[in-house]
Amino acid sequence: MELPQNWEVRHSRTYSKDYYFNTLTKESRWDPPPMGENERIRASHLLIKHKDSRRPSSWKEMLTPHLFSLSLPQEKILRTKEEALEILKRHQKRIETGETTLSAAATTESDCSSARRGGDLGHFERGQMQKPFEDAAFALEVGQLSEPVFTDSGVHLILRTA
Ligand SMILES: O=C(CCc1ccccc1)N[C@H](Cc1nc2ccccc2[nH]1)C(=O)O
Repeated sequence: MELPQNWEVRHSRTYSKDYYFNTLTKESRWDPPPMGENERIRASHLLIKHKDSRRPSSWKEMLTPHLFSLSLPQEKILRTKEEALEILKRHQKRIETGETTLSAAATTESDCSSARRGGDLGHFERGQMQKPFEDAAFALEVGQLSEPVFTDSGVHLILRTA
């Protein structure tokens, strides 16, 4: 029988019957754990960084100011967390009204390097992304857009795509 990650079958001599044991959580149970269908999902996101972000710089701050104005490319992102949230909420509204798509908005507006892929992060399992991002993404139905999500990287809009 196929079991989720970290689970194995063991034999109880006391009751002379098999049981299931999770080598990671040390949980044991008589009936087999369900094969979660949500163990691996795919999502895209739009990230707006702020001055307290873990890496407060992005491809965007280096290129855009230089291209459309005479200002020098600034190294560090200076906007506040509150300003980042306001910017993200404007994108959220435009995506929710159908004026744009997350992919189109992420391509020009996201401060994550995934912007060049329309914000696509590919498939991932639990344990790979920052926890607030993971919890929000795994709570979404396929095709659903998240509310603003805060991680150490900044403020995200997440679209679950698979
Ligand atoms: O870590 C990356 C790369 C993410 C990525 C994954 C898979 C394909 C392409 C990009 N970019 C960071 C910003 C960032 N922080 C995040 C936190 C959670 C999910 C996506 C994130 N993106 C940054 O650019 O500072």
